[in-house]
Amino acid sequence: MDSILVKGNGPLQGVIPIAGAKNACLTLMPATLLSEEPLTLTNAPRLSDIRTMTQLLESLGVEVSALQAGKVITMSSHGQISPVADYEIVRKMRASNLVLGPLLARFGHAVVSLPGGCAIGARPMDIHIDALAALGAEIELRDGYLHAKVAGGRLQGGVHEMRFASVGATENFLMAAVLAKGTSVLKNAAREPEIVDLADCLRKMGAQISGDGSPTIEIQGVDRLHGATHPVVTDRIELGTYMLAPAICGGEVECLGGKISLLAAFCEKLDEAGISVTETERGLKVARKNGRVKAVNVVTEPFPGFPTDLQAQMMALLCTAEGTSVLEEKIFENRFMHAPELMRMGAKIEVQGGHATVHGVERLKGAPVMATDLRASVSLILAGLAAEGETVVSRVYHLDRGYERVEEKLLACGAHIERIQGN
Ligand SMILES: CC(=O)N[C@H]1[C@@H](OP(=O)(O)OP(=O)(O)OC[C@H]2O[C@@H](n3ccc(=O)[nH]c3=O)[C@H](O)[C@@H]2O)O[C@H](CO)[C@@H](O)[C@@H]1O
Ligand SMILES: C=C(OP(=O)(O)O)C(=O)O
Repeated sequence: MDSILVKGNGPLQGVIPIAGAKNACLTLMPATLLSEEPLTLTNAPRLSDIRTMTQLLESLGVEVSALQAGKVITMSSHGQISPVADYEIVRKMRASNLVLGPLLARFGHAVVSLPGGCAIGARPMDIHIDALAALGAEIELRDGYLHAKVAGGRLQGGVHEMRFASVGATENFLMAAVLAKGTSVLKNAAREPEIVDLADCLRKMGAQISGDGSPTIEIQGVDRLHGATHPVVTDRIELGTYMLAPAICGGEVECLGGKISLLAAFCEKLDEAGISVTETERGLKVARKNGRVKAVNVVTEPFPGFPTDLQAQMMALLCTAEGTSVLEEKIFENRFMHAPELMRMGAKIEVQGGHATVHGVERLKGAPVMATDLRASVSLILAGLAAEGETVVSRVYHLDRGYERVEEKLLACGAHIERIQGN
């Protein structure tokens, strides 16, 4: 297993290109199941999660080819498609559950393993099930699999209000409703940029959708969708992660492809902490204003609130802030696993339920630490970049799920970082 070695060595200076979003690409890929014609995604990130989704789609019978070292992915579902998503692949990645909506819409039935939980918390699917039931799907859980079918073979338009604005359930509902007969309305829909990106791609494929990005999405079902080419939206979480690098280490970094609108709540918190963020023609320029970062309180919420996927990285920043910060995690019940690892580096953190209180210290000290999940991994790298001495982050396979070429990108800005190949 590989590890990453980081040495704290002062301010960073440079330019970091931001890739296409993992969480968008993982929902755009299953959209290929909705049409016999090919779907091509450009600006795809090169990540192990994308390879897992490729494996899942191939196991269903989709032909997938990657060009430009994986930056362009073409998928074709014209052959025989199996509607069964096997546990062995689904268990590796939560996003596998996004094949349920499109399989059901195109074939009228699907058998998809439940994803189970993961390090950050439970991954239930009741909201997905209720939303698809509103379109006429009958779904029952047997042997760990969701068995879904629709009488007559075609979903019917329906109106549904979700009890929580689930991102995954909104995506499954959208992909199901585009081929349903009649009009569907989803209320209390998720508003994340990845939802808007999916809707944009589906529109290119011939779907009729309006209201995406707002809490009410309306879909007029069509009989068939066609092929399309679509660029994956910028990864706002990778963006926010690299914005935190100069915030923690000092210096100035420009993140190419970044926009404040992707991360407005996060940018407000950076401003409050004393970090300057400027939108340029090609991205976002980030620099630490004079002196130490100030403590700020953070509450994670669905978009447009502060993203849960940036909570761990923000905690790394606040470990060395002046004063006490409170972070409240409202999306996942177990998303503070990085706290004890940061404490190994000298951070002063108390975790109680969904709250973490961080008493800022002047400087962290390098230590061997362990990555427990994707965003926790990168928070430890960020912390290590500003710590005194060496930090070795082990179990970085979590990191490879969501960050491409992390060492290269940080190295280019003057960081001391290297990958130690494991066996
Ligand atoms: C709202 C939110 O921030 N969602 C995040 C979530 O999306 P993802 O789609 O994985 O998760 P959801 O938005 O569906 O779930 C968020 C919350 O709803 C609960 N839930 C979800 C579905 C369901 O059927 N029943 C249920 O109770 C989950 O347990 C969790 O507490 O993880 C992704 C990867 O980290 C992030 O990119 C998303 O921004
Ligand atoms: C936890 C994440 O991904 P997933 O939901 O795919 O596990 C993430 O992107 O931070």
